[in-house]
Amino acid sequence: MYDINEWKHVFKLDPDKVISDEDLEKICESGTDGIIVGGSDNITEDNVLNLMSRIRRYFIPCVLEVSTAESIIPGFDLYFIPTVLNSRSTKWMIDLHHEAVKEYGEIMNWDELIVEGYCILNPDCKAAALTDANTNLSLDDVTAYARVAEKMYQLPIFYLEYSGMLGDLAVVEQTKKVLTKTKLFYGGGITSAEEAKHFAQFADVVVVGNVIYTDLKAALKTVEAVK
Ligand SMILES: CC(C)=CCC/C(C)=C/CC/C(C)=C/CC/C(C)=C/CC/C(C)=C/CC/C(C)=C/CC/C(C)=C/COP(=O)(O)OP(=O)(O)O
Ligand SMILES: O=P(O)(O)OC[C@@H](O)CO
Ligand SMILES: [Mg+2]
Repeated sequence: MYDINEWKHVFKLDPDKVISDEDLEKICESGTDGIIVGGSDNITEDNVLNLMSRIRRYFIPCVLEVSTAESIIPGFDLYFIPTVLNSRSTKWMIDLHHEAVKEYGEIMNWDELIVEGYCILNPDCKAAALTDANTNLSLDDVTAYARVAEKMYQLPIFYLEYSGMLGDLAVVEQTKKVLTKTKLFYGGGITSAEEAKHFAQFADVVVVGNVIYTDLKAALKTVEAVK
C-alpha cells in the first residue's frame, strides 16, 4: 500500500535503537501499512542504511522521515519531510528545507516527497526541545495550525506529535473535525491495543514507536486493534 491515503497504522523504527532480525520480521509482517524510519537522536547515514536494507527484505512500504540532511539516502519508497509549524525558529519550518533543496533540488524526485506539518505537543520530548516548539497551546491554537496546514499550505499530512506521552484524545477529535483533505497522523505514547483503538477513532493514521522496543507483543497487538 504505497498510497498513504489508505493507511491506518504505521510503525516508526528508530535507526539509533537495536532490533533483532526476529523482532523486525514480526513488525514487517504484522499487517501494518508501512514502516517509517526516523528519530531525533544520532541519526546517521550508516544506521539509516543498515535499517533500510534490513526492512527491504520484506514487502512493506518503507519511508524515511528526514530529520537531518546528512542522513538522507536513496532507496526508500517515500521521504516524509517534517516542518514544525509550532517551532519558534524558522530553522525547523523552512530554513533546513531551503538548504536541502538547494543541495538536492536538481536530483530530487518530487513525487517521492511528502511534507508533514508537525504540531509537537509533548513539552518534554526531544523533538520539542530540539525545535524549540511552543507546546503551550490551547485547543483553538492546535486546530488553527491544522487549518493552516490544510487550507493555506495544502499539506498532505498534519501530525499531532506527543512522542513519549499519550496525547489528549479530545484534541485529536477536534483536530480531525477541521480537516477534510489533509490526513491526520497521531503519534505518542501508545502502549496497548486499547489505546491505539481510542486514537484511531479520530486519527487517520496511528503511529506506534517506542513500545516496539519495550513490549513487542503489545506493539504488535496495536495493528489489529486499528485495522
Ligand atoms: C540523494 C537523495 C536520496 C535525495 C532525496 C531527496 C530528498 C528526500 C531531499 C530532502 C529535501 C528536504 C526538504 C529535506 C529536509 C531537511 C531537514 C533536515 C528538515 C528538518 C526536519 C525537521 C523539522 C526535524 C526536526 C525533528 C523532527 C520533527 C523529527 C521528526 C521525527 C520525530 C519527532 C521523531 C521522534 O524522535 P524520537 O527519537 O523517537 O524521540 P523520543 O525520544 O521522544 O521517542
Ligand atoms: O514513540 P511513540 O511515543 O510511540 O511516538 C510515536 C511517534 O509519534 C514518534 O515520533
Ligand atoms: Mg522514539
